[in-house]
Amino acid sequence: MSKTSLDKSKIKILLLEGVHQTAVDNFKANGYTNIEYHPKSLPEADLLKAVEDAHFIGIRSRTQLTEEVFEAAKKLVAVGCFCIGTNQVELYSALVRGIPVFNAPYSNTRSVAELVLGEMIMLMRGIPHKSAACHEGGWIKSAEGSYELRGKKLGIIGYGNIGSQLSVLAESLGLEVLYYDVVTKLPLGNARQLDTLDELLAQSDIVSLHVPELDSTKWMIAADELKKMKPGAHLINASRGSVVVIEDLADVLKSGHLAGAAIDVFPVEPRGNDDEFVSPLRGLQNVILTPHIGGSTLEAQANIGKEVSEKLVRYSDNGTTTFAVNFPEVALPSHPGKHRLLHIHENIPGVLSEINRVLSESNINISSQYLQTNEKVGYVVVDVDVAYSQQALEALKQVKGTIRSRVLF
Ligand SMILES: NC(=O)C1=CN([C@@H]2O[C@H](COP(=O)(O)OP(=O)(O)OC[C@H]3O[C@@H](n4cnc5c(N)ncnc54)[C@H](O)[C@@H]3O)[C@@H](O)[C@H]2O)C=CC1
Ligand SMILES: O=C(O)CCC(=O)C(=O)O
Repeated sequence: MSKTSLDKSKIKILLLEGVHQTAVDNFKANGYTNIEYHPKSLPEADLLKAVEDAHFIGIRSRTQLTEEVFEAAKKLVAVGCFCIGTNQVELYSALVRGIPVFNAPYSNTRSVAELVLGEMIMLMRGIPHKSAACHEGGWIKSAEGSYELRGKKLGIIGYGNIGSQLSVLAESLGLEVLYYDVVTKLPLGNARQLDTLDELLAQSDIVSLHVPELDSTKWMIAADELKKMKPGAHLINASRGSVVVIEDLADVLKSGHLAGAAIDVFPVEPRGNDDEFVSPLRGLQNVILTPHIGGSTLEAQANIGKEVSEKLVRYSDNGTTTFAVNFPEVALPSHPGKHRLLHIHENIPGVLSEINRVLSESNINISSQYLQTNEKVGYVVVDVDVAYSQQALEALKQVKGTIRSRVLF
């Protein structure tokens, strides 16, 4: 088992929002036993307290890691988002403090695509209100407003990992797939990319959203866009709650312009299972409401737990930052017989030469060196003889522009 300079049992890992047990098991198997585990997100004041002595934080989509949280988390080394979206993290605040943020870009994509597929069938058959009626003792045995998926047009907005998987699954059910993406994407099967969002809205029987939360996707589906959808069409949103103006959606559902919707994500979501869910969509019988569970299958959660904890352990043990979403990516080999210095600095001219100058002036022989930068931060990794690592660390800390540095044994 590799060693870190700080005794592993002293490295505090704060896991929130019921991150899967595979993560806990993996941390422990790698010697990280100091784990504070919470089944849901913490209220802001408790979060600020809990992060004070945390070295690693693991969250899902609910916990907001803001500038204030990073400011309070003085010992923080890295963040793991046990999900795809990283919009809940102020990535820039993390970057300028030299904190890489990792996520799991693939592990729950199939789960989301499958949920959407099921919802399409349910919506096209009017199941939400028929099921609700049966529960009340009613009996709506009618084909009115019920349709097969076969031959209908599915419009996918955002043809990334989830959108493109949904495309393949939908074609196998006989749907014609159209998609709109800001990037030109290779169509899978017979899917067709359209040039504009308006074309997609005007042509689709079902519109499904699969874009990330960005400034450009915030409220991208509002009253105007909803009115451009075909009368009697359905909307599915399992992306982010900020993509659809929910009050406008409620209006077009109440007016009957849209026949139904399935919504998994909301502008405001409860903090945990005990809190009340408040939404203008509550009570609308033609709407499937789900509590942000697109990616919540046991398979996906187990895989995510493993994937993200592995990324955090690798960074802690060996300095590798591959697949970090905000940070220069460096894939590092192991460093047997050497100590490894990690130096994160502002990306200003002259830092690398300064690092080499201070090391050479201290007569420290460099056995390997790695460098990667992004627009704001540089990441240098230097392997040195064991006897010199403390001296080298002290020398590196003096380099102008240093954000943080640490040594791995
Ligand atoms: N409901 C849930 O539980 C889950 C929700 N998600 C959400 O789904 C989102 C999408 O996931 P992936 O497919 O893995 O992401 P991805 O990054 O693979 O794909 C996103 C696609 O959207 C496109 N895009 C970006 N801005 C756009 C715009 N303005 N108009 C049209 N297309 C645009 C991108 O070019 C890209 O092709 C995630 O960012 C996350 O927010 C992800 C997993 C689970
Ligand atoms: O499972 C979660 O908490 C969030 C899933 C999600 O939205 C994501 O992966 O981006």
